Amino acid sequence: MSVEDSKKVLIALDYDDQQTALTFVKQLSPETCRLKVGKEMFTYFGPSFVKELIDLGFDVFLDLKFHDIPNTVAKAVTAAAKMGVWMVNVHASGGVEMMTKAKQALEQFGDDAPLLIAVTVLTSMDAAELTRLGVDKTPEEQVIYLAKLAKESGLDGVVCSAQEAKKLKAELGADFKLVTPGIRPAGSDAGDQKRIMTPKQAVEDGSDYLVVGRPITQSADPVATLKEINDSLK
Ligand SMILES: O=C(O)c1cc(=O)[nH]c(=O)n1[C@@H]1O[C@H](COP(=O)(O)O)[C@@H](O)[C@H]1O
Repeated sequence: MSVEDSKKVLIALDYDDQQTALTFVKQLSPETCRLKVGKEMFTYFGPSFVKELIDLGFDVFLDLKFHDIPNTVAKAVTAAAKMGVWMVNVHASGGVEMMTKAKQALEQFGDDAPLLIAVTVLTSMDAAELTRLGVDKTPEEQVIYLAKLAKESGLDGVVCSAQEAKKLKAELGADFKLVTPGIRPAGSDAGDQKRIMTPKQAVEDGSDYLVVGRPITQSADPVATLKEINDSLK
């Protein structure tokens, strides 16, 4: 039986200034959201920034999308687990052996192991971009194909767009977590995201976690925007 998690919003902290990020974070409550640290902030501010967020009581999704040989990725997710993060991700296209080794590396952490999630097809990509890469499938077909490999490899779920959520839940089961960026409240700017959906529709279609960045962080009132999104999910 899957237990539904009421804290669905993962805020993407994509700032180039640590103080601005921390001032924003200190207005938030760990009861109403989780935080995502990605390549920009991790490259600027490193593990000490992640630890500071954890010390403030937040669950942190370390979004570094590891994509390397199995041994290197296994060691990298081990380092993430030692940092105390709640979720970490790898690229599914790194392969079954890489994903399997990464999952095995986390076994030593028992119940404290972070959730291990595989990125399928980036939400900034559409059918034309996949074709340019030589992939002869629609985004939905490719997401489902990679998600099945991730499940076979023992991972806890995938990053996908909410547009694929309904089909993935039906094919892979309720317990396989769906983490969906490309979330855009009605009327907000899509930016570089191509496969987008509103927060409410995403959850209705089966998203377990919504990654939301600019619609919150660049809002005139980020805390109010987060509240609006959370209220829309009740
Ligand atoms: O793994 C991710 O979080 C991710 C995967 C993906 O397919 N698309 C995607 O946008 N992301 C991340 O989700 C966040 C989305 O931010 P916004 O577009 O500002 O809401 C960014 O930090 C991206 O790095």
